[in-house]
Amino acid sequence: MDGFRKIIRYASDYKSKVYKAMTLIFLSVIAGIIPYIMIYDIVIKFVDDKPFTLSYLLIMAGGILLFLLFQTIFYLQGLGASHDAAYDTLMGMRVKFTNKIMTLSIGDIQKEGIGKYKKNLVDDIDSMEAYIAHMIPEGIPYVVMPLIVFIILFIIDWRMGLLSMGSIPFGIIAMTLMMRLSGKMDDYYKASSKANAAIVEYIHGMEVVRIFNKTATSFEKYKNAITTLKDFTLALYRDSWTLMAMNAAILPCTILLLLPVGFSMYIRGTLPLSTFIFSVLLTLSISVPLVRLLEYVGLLTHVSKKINELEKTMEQRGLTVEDNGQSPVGNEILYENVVFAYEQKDVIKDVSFKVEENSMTAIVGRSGSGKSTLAKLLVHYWDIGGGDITIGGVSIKNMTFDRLSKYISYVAQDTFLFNISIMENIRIGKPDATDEEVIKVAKMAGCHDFIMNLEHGYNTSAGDAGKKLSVGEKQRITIARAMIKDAPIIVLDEATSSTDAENEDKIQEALNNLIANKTLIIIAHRLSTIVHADQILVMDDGKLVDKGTHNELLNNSMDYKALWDAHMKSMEWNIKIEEGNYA
Ligand SMILES: Nc1ncnc2c1ncn2[C@@H]1O[C@H](COP(=O)(O)OP(=O)(O)OP(=O)(O)O)[C@@H](O)[C@H]1O
Repeated sequence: MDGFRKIIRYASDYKSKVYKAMTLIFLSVIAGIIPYIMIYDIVIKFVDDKPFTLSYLLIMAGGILLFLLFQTIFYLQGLGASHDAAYDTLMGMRVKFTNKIMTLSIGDIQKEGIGKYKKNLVDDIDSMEAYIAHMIPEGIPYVVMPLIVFIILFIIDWRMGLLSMGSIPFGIIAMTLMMRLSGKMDDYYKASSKANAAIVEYIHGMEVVRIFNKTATSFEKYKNAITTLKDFTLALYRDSWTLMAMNAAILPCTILLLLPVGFSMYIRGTLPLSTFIFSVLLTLSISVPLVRLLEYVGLLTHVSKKINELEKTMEQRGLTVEDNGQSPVGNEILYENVVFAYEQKDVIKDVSFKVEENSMTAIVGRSGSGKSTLAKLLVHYWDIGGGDITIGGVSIKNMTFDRLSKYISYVAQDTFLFNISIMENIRIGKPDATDEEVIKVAKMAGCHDFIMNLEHGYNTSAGDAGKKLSVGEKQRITIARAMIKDAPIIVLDEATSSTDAENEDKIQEALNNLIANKTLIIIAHRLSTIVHADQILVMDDGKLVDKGTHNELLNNSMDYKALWDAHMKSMEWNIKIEEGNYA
């Protein structure tokens, strides 16, 4: 019943549509009972040898047809309304779920795996459709209808009332036994989650799998997940289908006891024939609702599990956001004694520094020293473990993601283009931007020429274009996206992969246009790009070990000097490689 309560709660946002569907289905149920009562009237006239005219028969036949027609019309209308309510509910659930994901830390999402969220968002929510579209509007009348029939029968003759319930105990026993299979159902759901995660990982890692010719081993993991899912599914059905079949066969036999016992009562003269016939007819009318009800009870266990999975994600602790509406004054950034750990691993250790408005700050350090993490904390990817980060005097945890996002453009190392047109990919930065604005920034970011060379220009979908674009070109599109957003603070995670010299010049030119008059934090992998920075922060093992300008650090910081020397050496290597002189 817990799953049922939860579904009702989600659907209650669309109450009026659910009520409309329920009313229509209920009317269809009532319209479906009336023909049985009319048939009863005709039969009684025959049995009791009462006179009836041809016009009476025609009116009754017409009435029966009319009510059957009403039943069909109401049912179809009700079904339409219930699907309307169902798809609105599914959409509402997806919006709630997506909003929830937005509040989770990126770390939590990575830990759980994309497959899990995909399963929640697509499969689990999809499976609610059958339930909401059919169970809520139909299930409730299907409970009410047998109840009405039982009450009528009890009023006419309590013995008939009792006998009409003859098949129900069998149904209850079978359902109870099926409910006991919930342990097996848990195994099935766990296997299903794992299979989903394995599929996503397999397809996601396809490129690596192929490059390293790991098809066999990678496929093995995927195959095992699918085989386990198959085994658990079959085990579940093997145990439940006998019960399901028994139930489906016995429960609809509502006249199981009523017919033989009622007939013997009639023979012995303790039951009038009219009452007997009426009871049989009325009891037959509830067999369909009982079967449908049975289907829903079976489904309820499934949906209950799925909704619990969803609820687990919905109850996951999100990032701390206590918006106090305070607006930052200026764009000065302050890190004060910031501490952060991934799980148990301390990665940022008591780091404090200030970034002046409209200045350029570079973060340098060995690989794994915590540069990217330090920058990502500013965009609130994770909650910090201690200290505070403020923009213009306001703590980032006191700003909603929307508000925070208005202040910062984060240009990540990995370029991510959505599978929509290039135009829309750039427009993500400013959803109300005109085409002209998009084209203007694309020109500034050095994208216009190669975009125009694509088959459909700006309307080429990134999926199709993706195969034809170089890494550098994709990077410039993401720079254009950040440029059109025009946020006052830019966080730039410089790409480690070196592109060809021409592309690199173009990226540098695009970046220069992006960062003009902005507060810039750059995670630098190539030190030559940041020698003019207003301040350079040197990170080592999560600690801020030195800070200053390039010249200051060259003179005072051993760590920076070592990084600079290593950089110069790699530059020499690059020149040698370009000249073909490897010796
Ligand atoms: N999502 C994560 N979960 C757990 N540990 C992580 C995660 N991301 C990074 N780390 C660890 O945190 C430490 C700092 O990583 P970070 O990416 O911030 O370093 P970095 O200096 O930017 O490295 P690089 O120059 O190689 O990009 C590393 O030891 C890394 O292994």
